[in-house]
Amino acid sequence: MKFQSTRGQAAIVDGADALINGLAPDGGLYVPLVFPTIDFDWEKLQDENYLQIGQLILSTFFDEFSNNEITDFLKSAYRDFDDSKIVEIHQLDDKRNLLELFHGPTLAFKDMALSLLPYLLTAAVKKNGSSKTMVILTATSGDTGGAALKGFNDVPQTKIVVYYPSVGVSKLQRQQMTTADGKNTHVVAVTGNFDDAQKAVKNLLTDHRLAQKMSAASLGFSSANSINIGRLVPQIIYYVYAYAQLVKNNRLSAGEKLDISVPTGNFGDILAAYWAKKLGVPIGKLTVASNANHVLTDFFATGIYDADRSFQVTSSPAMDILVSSNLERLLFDIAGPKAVAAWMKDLTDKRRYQLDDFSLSRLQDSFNAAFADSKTTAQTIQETFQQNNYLLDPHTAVAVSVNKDFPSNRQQLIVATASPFKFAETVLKALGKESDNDPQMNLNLISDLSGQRVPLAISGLFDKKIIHTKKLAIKDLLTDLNEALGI
Ligand SMILES: N[C@@H](CCOP(=O)(O)O)C(=O)O
Repeated sequence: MKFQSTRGQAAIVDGADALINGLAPDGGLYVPLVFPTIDFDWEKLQDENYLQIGQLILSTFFDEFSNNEITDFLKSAYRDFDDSKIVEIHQLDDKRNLLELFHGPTLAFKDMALSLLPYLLTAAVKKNGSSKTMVILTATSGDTGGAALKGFNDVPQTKIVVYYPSVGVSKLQRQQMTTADGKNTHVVAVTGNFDDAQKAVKNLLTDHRLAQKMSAASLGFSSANSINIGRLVPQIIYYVYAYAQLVKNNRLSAGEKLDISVPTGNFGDILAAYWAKKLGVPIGKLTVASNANHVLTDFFATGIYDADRSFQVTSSPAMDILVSSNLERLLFDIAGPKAVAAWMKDLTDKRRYQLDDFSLSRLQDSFNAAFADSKTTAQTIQETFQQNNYLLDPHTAVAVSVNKDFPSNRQQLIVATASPFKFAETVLKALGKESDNDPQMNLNLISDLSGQRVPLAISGLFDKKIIHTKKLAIKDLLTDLNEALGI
């Protein structure tokens, strides 16, 4: 399959180059040149496992890899998941279904794609006959960092670089990142927020002089963020799998529409749901659930994207984002590259842009959007525990709360993006319980409350040695990177 840039000013590339580049040279994001469709046979798919559905989706988007290669990638990527089904669907009540995407090695949905991306990327490099070492740049507001460090841990011919905000991430997220012990890891806390870190990554990825220097040293950049097409495509798999499973469990009849609510930060996860719908999955409304950084809620209501506002540190840190990169892929779909390039220029120059009425009405046809602040999020955690005996993490709680704002007769799929163990202190507080100074004790408390064992993936995490202690201003990242790479 061929891929083009959302801004229309970069060469059309094949899948291998799209994976390797991460971001298109014009600053845009790669999207399929011709978007595929699949005539899904739900009678058949309901009996297929996650890997079989993964095979169907990956081979549709990345036809440069053979079926055998894709089978190997999938088997290797998901072999360490805690749950043999890889993802679980939990029925909260007769209408609401939670899609649990947190059974991977770092307990967040990011594992779904970041366990697979290293295989896709290294195979793409090999396909291109390159001997370069790939430097994977990653900005994180908490979850992507840990998952990227785990996925790329000691993967030959890669270096994984993670920038995270020094304030806001949970104790467990910080521990996952600062204890990463792969020889190819470079982790830096930045004195800035996620948006600053993401902007720095995009600037590095499109710095032509730096690219030349890198090339001379046999190095190349890519990214582990959802700006990379290799992050997005694997995220489509779980929406197709979820639909098939809901048919199997008689929650849906084949062809019946399913509404989906997604806790949203960088817009990658909900964009993957939108792409699943474009592919042919019978999806009704998509609900964009935000926290107090509700730039997207305002955007879907008014058509004005206004990032010129104060940044809030909330109880759902992975969603503390004001510039949602993947929205650009959705805008491309409704308005094309010229409009996208102009809107993105406005965003850079004025921190805001405004859609025309037609584009806005197209967005509103497919999407709902609302937000829940930290107080409402805590209430939702408490209510859901009392009424449904289910412990939500704060990100999923945002989506559960927002989902209630849009009553519908359809079955609801609410994406559960992280495990409550990952945000033990926030969850305990929401339940009116005191947390301990020892984070391990808090994991035990969550285990007692939920009746679930502490996931093996994090056992002993708080005994691990802290390796990465660097804290830098954004302006110093380039010098630091040059030093780290020896260029
Ligand atoms: N929510 C993210 C922010 C980065 O998003 P990504 O999906 O583009 O990697 C995080 O937890 O880091």
